[in-house]
Amino acid sequence: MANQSVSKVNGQDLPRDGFDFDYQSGFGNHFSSEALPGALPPNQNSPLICPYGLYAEQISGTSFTSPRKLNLRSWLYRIKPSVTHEPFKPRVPSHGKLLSEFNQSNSCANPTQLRWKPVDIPDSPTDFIDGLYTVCGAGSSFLRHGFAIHMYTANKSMDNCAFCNADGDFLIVPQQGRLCITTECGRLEVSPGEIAILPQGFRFTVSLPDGPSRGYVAEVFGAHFHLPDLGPIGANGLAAPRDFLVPTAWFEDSSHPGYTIVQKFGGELFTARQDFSPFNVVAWHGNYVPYKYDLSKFCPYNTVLFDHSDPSINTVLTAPTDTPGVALLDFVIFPPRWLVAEHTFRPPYYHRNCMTEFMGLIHGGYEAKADGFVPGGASLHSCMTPHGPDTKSYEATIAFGNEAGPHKISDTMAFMFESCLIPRVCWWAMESPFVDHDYYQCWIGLKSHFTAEEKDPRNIIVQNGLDQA
Ligand SMILES: O=C(O)Cc1cc(O)ccc1O
Ligand SMILES: [Fe+2]
Repeated sequence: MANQSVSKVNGQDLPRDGFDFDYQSGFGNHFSSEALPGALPPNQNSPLICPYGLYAEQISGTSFTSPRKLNLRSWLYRIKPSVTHEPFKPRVPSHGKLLSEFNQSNSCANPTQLRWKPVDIPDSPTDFIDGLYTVCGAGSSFLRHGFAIHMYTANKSMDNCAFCNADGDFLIVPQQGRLCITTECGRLEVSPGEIAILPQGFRFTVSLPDGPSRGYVAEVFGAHFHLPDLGPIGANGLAAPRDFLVPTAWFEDSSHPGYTIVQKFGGELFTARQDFSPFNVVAWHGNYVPYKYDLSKFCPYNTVLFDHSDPSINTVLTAPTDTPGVALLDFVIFPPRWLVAEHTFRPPYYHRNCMTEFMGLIHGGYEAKADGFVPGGASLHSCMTPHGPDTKSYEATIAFGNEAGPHKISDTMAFMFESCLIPRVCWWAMESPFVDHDYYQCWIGLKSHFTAEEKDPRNIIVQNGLDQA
């Protein structure tokens, strides 16, 4: 590992070329990890005196009485308990662009197709917290039901401070620049093409070993992410449990005067001072954990004869509602894959969906949009808002013809956050200079090829030419 440092976390150098963090693998396991041998108390969670004189502390992600199969909690053995801080105060300056409740006073309803160009990386020093802003969302963190979609641009590591989100779980999708995320359970290196899940309540700090960073964040209130059921696919396929990576215990014991915990609570930021690092957990065990996943490990399934499968076939993780099959938020990807369908319009079909679709692009292009949807950009097609391939993609597909052989879509990684709730869009997202006001134009050129004569419709299109109205 090369060790040319470009950035620091809590005064320590970060390597440019990759970290040698250790991980544990699995999804939903009961994990355990010790940074010092024997630091985990044997046989019990809360001994009178813990090994090494540590404090025992529980963090729960579900109510104590949640059914066992849903129950999430971990035990952290730490040098000082997390309560050891001064009172929370509203953060000054306040942030102002984070929401966890959506209503007429702070956001708008808008059924039109919306698209944003990639937001520029700021010129002024901006860390992950200051660079995070909400785009849209629905429901309320106070009522424990809803979601928010945020994006971030940053150019600076968080310094002597940690973030804690009391509102919900973060699913972070870096698009540019690696993130080194130090959590209470240990450290995660997350590159573009990987995702990280930071469950509600965990303290973490984000360092940027590559400098400029941009990405997307989905936040869910009152639910956690699960692997989707596989139904008739069988016991294997899509995201495999063993490819989810959980940190191993890592701690620092140095004093950190003026260390700040920044707590997001009801969408507002509060700060509390303490004189030590919150990353002081020497050992932990449990099933409530931060984790990461490399999207290139996803094993896609799809049609092998005809027709276009619904995008749910590419679900990586799902945060459920109480209604079976109805997601509060699905995380779906469109990875590189072979297209083999016969006599089929292979790109996504034209559609109106009762669910809402927010899309982002990590790299490459997206099969339904020849122009305008670029890495770092985003689109929002709300409940029942019609959308589908742009005119160029439609015409190129028809021109390609019926006999198209197997074709591989490569160099691409698009994704979708799909929710059953209808989002309101933040004012600043609507007024952003990065809104693509011409988005609707990409469909305006779609022509009628209708003819009342009884003929093979494909011949009509091909013989009459695509440019005939
Ligand atoms: O709208 C989109 O581009 C996402 C999408 C992709 C697809 O293959 C089928 C349906 C769908 O909504
Ligand atoms: Fe769609």
